[in-house]
Amino acid sequence: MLFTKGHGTGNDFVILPDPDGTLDLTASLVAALCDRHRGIGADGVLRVVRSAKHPDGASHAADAEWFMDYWNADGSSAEMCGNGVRVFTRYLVARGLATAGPAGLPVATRSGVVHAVVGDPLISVHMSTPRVYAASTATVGPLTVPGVAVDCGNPHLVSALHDGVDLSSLDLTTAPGHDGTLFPDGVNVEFTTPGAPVDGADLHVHMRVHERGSGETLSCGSGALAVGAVALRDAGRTTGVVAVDVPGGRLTVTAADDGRWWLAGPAVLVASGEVDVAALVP
Ligand SMILES: N[C@@H](CCC[C@H](N)C(=O)O)C(=O)O
Repeated sequence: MLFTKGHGTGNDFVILPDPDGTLDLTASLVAALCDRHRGIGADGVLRVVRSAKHPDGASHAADAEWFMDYWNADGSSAEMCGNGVRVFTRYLVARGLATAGPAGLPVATRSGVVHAVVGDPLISVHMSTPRVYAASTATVGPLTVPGVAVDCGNPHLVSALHDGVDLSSLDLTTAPGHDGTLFPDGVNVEFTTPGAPVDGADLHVHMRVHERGSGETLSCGSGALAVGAVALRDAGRTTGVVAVDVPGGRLTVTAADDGRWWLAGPAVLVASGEVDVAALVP
């Protein structure tokens, strides 16, 4: 099975070319590929399939030729992956499967079509508008931290740490506690602290994330979008630029004057090869 490995600010993916949707991709195969000791190792899998050839993409086939079939490392699938869209787009362009124009390259996902504008090293994605909708809490160790639910196509819980709590002190080796009624399908949990002013941004936030289905990752694009939306709301703003620093680097969230929300960051392809599926431990 051919694969490419790529990442966006350290959120890494195994990319599987499957234009005609013939691959028998199962949850156990995804988990085996993502295994960091016995497989290739990744936070998730991006299957590159024509929208018309995938049941979840077919309704978007007229608007986007390619569907990002995203899977978490545990073999569950998710609606959206902001870093994944950028890495997926980098792959499409690098392999000559699509051409990036100024209007952006449409990519179908389980939560609709997004558009990616390709630069080097950054790729910017016009994301769906994040919806900040309910107060909640996240529990990590002895701490219960107030937070807010944000729908970015996939579910997020953004929790700002109290003054004096060090972001690096959190143990995110297990999933933070959360309200299972508010998040019946699980949730990605972001913890934040404010950052010092940085050039080119109106606001600056540090973030760590525990992702549903993948554990703590070095970055989460949709999580950064959620964090950016909450930061702007808390600052009383409807537009602006938020620099979101994650352990793997910097993402930029922009709420533009025309009402569009953008996520920008690097996207890198690092290796390609062939995996011996029979050698993977299911
Ligand atoms: N890392 C991604 C989000 C991937 C999906 C998430 N784990 C979920 O289950 O919703 C990103 O960059 O957005």
